[in-house]
Amino acid sequence: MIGLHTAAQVRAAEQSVLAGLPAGVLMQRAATGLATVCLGLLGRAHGVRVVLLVGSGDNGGDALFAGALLAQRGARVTAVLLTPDRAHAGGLAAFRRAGGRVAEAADAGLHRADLVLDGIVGLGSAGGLREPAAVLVREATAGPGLLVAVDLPSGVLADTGEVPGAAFPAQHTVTFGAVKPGLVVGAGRRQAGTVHLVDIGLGPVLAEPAAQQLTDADVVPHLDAPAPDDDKYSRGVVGVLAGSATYPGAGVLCTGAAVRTRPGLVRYAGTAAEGVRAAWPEVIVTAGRPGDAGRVQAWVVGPGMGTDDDAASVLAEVLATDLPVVVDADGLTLVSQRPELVADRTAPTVLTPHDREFARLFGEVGTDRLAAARRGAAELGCTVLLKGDATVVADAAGTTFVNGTGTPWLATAGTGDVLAGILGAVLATGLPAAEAAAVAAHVHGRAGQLAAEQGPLIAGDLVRRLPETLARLRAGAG
Ligand SMILES: NC(=O)C1=CN([C@@H]2O[C@H](COP(=O)(O)OP(=O)(O)OC[C@H]3O[C@@H](n4cnc5c(N)ncnc54)[C@H](O)[C@@H]3O)[C@@H](O)[C@H]2O)[C@@H](O)CC1
Ligand SMILES: Nc1ncnc2c1ncn2[C@@H]1O[C@H](COP(=O)(O)OP(=O)(O)O)[C@@H](O)[C@H]1O
Ligand SMILES: [K+]
Repeated sequence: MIGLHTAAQVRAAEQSVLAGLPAGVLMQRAATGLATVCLGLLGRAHGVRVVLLVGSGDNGGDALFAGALLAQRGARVTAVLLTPDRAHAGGLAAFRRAGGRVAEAADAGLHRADLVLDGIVGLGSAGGLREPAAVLVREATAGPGLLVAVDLPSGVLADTGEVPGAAFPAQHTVTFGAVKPGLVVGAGRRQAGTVHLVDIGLGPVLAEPAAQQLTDADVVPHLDAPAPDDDKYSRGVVGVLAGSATYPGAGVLCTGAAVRTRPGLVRYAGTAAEGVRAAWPEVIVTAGRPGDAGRVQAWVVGPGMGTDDDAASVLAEVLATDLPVVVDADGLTLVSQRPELVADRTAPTVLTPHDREFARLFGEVGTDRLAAARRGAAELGCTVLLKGDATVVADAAGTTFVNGTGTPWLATAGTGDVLAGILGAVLATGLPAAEAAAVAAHVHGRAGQLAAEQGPLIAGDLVRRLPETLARLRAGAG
């Protein structure tokens, strides 16, 4: 599990650790970690051209100390000081002692740098980048150098991933003490590149993370192989209410994902029965109502089912049960017309909107995706899985996950139906809803990555590659 900590949490931990340490120790740890990552990325230091963009705070101090370490290793390091009279004094002195050069932006050689270190602003960021920072970032971006951000790409807000204006488009971000949410969610994720976490010793005093990201190892225990005393019922039966006579595809994809995730037993009820039976003879199929399907431990309702009166009454029937329910797609459109169907429930409900569906339910998502998911969850007392390149899961108690797997190739019709099926299968095991949603998003993203290895993927590829995805996850954990 990767904990995601806010700027305030990191600063509080820093204060508490600093109280027992000589001044500057944390910055030295940060700078050493930063220089080490840079050396690893460059492969060598001698003769390498490095340009530091140095702001007026400690973020600039980190860059200067790291620049000094690189200069000691033979790199040719030049610092551009955005506000020369306010540059970190200790960092600047160390940098000069190590042979570093200070230059005006025009003379810094950004157009032929091998590496640009962005130490303009980190945790202290407020608003979009101001001039002259923004123009320097544009020059750095136009040049050939590897773009490495110090702690956070300048212009990205640490807690939300909002990018209110110009920002440094990092290829790598070396972050200190804890991963900040803004590096993995929203627009910030796209500015951060690969994130490297440097341990500066805050671990023991960090507060509970504001959000979490699952790793492969975290999901594997929930996808375990059957035990000798298991039978087809014991691992959770999932019921699927998806697709329609006109659009059987969503029913086939959603049911297939469920049966491929946990093949104990999957039941299907609905007007796509013909198509589902033909595609998945393993599934127990009825063309009738949910009540005709037999006992299940969790329902998935909505993909491709339509929004007519029949669909609305099917939705109302399952939401009236005391079973966990995943509501997706058309089901979400119907819930936006009758939110009390969810708000009045006591059993877990997971809503899985993309941005437009979210807007119909709760108003516009806005730029703070964590806050949006938490707001929706609190409003209806449910779990919200807000889809995106970094899917966010939040429940009414504020438990929040940010997904770290996936690929833009998933932006194709039907992949959401597959996610709903995976989620239903995981939810049927009895896992708490937010955790089940986070596990499902993680597996879905891994299936997407695997399928994308062989060119453009279509939703059916995710279902086909699920067994291999799960096998790889288990093997990796083993
Ligand atoms: N908190 C911690 O645990 C540690 C923090 N360290 C470093 O310290 C940084 C935080 O330092 P500070 O609190 O001094 O703050 P920063 O250095 O992040 O930023 C402060 C300066 O940036 C300028 N600024 C703010 N918004 C701007 C914008 N939109 N455009 C242009 N300039 C802007 C402000 O004028 C301010 O002087 C961290 O990001 C990290 O790099 C590390 O040295 C090690 C430990
Ligand atoms: N650019 C992207 N990068 C990564 N994942 C994406 C991207 N766009 C969409 N996805 C994922 O693809 C799925 C699309 O779901 P959805 O919009 O419901 O599609 P559909 O309704 O066609 O099944 C979601 O899991 C979403 O997170
Ligand atoms: K920075």
